[in-house]
Amino acid sequence: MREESIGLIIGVSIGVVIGLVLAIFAFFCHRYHRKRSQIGNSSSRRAATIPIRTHGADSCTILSDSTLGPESPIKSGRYGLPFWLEGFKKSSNMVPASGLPEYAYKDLQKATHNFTTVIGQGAFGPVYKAQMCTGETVAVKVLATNSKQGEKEFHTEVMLLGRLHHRNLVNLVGYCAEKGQHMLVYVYMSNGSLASHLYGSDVNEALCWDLRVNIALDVARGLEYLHDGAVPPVIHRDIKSSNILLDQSMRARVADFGLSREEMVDKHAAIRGTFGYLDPEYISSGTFTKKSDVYSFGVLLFEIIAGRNPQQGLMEYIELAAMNIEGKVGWEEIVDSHLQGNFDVKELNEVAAVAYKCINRAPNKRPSMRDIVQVLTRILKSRHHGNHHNNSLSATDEVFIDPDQLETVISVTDHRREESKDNPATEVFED
Ligand SMILES: Nc1ncnc2c1ncn2[C@@H]1O[C@H](COP(=O)(O)OP(=O)(O)OP(=O)(O)O)[C@@H](O)[C@H]1O
Repeated sequence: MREESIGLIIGVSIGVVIGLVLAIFAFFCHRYHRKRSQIGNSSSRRAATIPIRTHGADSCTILSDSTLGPESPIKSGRYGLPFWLEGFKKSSNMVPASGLPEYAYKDLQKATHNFTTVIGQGAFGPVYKAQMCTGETVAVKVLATNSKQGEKEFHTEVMLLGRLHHRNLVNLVGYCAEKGQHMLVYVYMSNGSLASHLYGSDVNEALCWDLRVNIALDVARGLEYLHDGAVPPVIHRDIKSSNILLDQSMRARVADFGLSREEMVDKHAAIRGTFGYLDPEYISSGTFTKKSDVYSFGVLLFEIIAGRNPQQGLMEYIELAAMNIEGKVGWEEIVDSHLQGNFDVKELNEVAAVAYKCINRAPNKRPSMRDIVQVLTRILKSRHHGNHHNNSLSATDEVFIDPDQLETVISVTDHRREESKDNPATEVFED
């Protein structure tokens, strides 16, 4: 009997020990699996919250996404690229640093009909119109092969350009570095350069005054972004009417920003840029600053007003007019004859006054691009207010709405609509 109970105790003890070991084993197994699934979850969560950069590599890019224009690729696909570009990216050769797609030479060759679709020729080389098989159109700038720029410098430049995005810049959307060629792929601007519109022979096609002021503001905004929004800031160094391109709705964008200009250096004078637009202070000191861009912008404003090429006596024309108007305002005598007198005199004097400040010999007396944007915005706003009594609007009136403020305007209008529902006497648009 005693032996039996001893055997029972030993059996129970062994059973308890085995049970305990199994329980501990099961516990650790469970913990191990839980940990694994937690790791899995957290990594997929992380992947989901990492911002996808469609263009560029830093906060500047993310900031500027909100400023993308209608022609900018805004939808992102699998690789964070716009869907229409995905078919064209070189399969295994993405550049993580720039976030821009690298195109295969043969794809661009096909899209440009073997480089026969020239749309322009600049100091860097020819520009081609490229029809992608997705139906989209881009502009391909083939950099001159005699450029001293090496692979590393080219990729650095692409990386820097890929960070700059704004609705008033001709944004870079890709590149190609193959077969010893360097190419930059840009958003296509279907209405060509401002220069081609200013100097076209058809008077009926001449840019109207209102459009000229809108273009001036677009350019000012693009430059303001380069000077004050981009990190690090970018000085354009070659603002001129052939570097201002127009999209299908005649909105203007600044082109050719951020390119190293080794090819443009006049080895003897060591002066870069385009004569006629060059800041005299830069010519004498050799130092190019944001205010040198402001000077070139002032020349561009006068070019827009006068429809006269800065390389063909525009400055002399301005100085003569400025002498005549001392003590009184009146820039009418220099206005582009293509306008046939159709312009607002008050606006003309205001825009010319800004332009004259920009071309002041003393850089510190020139306004900043931010100041200029504010003045031009105010001029356009008062255009609208000046045309209407009591600041009220009729439903058929043309209204100037600053695109940056569109959302605010819409929400205010909605709010007023809500109010007018409650109080029928309050109309959103009054005659
Ligand atoms: N993105 C684009 N979309 C449409 N046309 C373009 C585009 N980029 C350039 N072009 C056309 O090609 C022409 C040449 O452009 P590019 O920027 O190479 O030289 P440029 O500005 O005329 O001269 P430079 O190189 O001396 O500044 C432009 O004037 C324009 O007509």
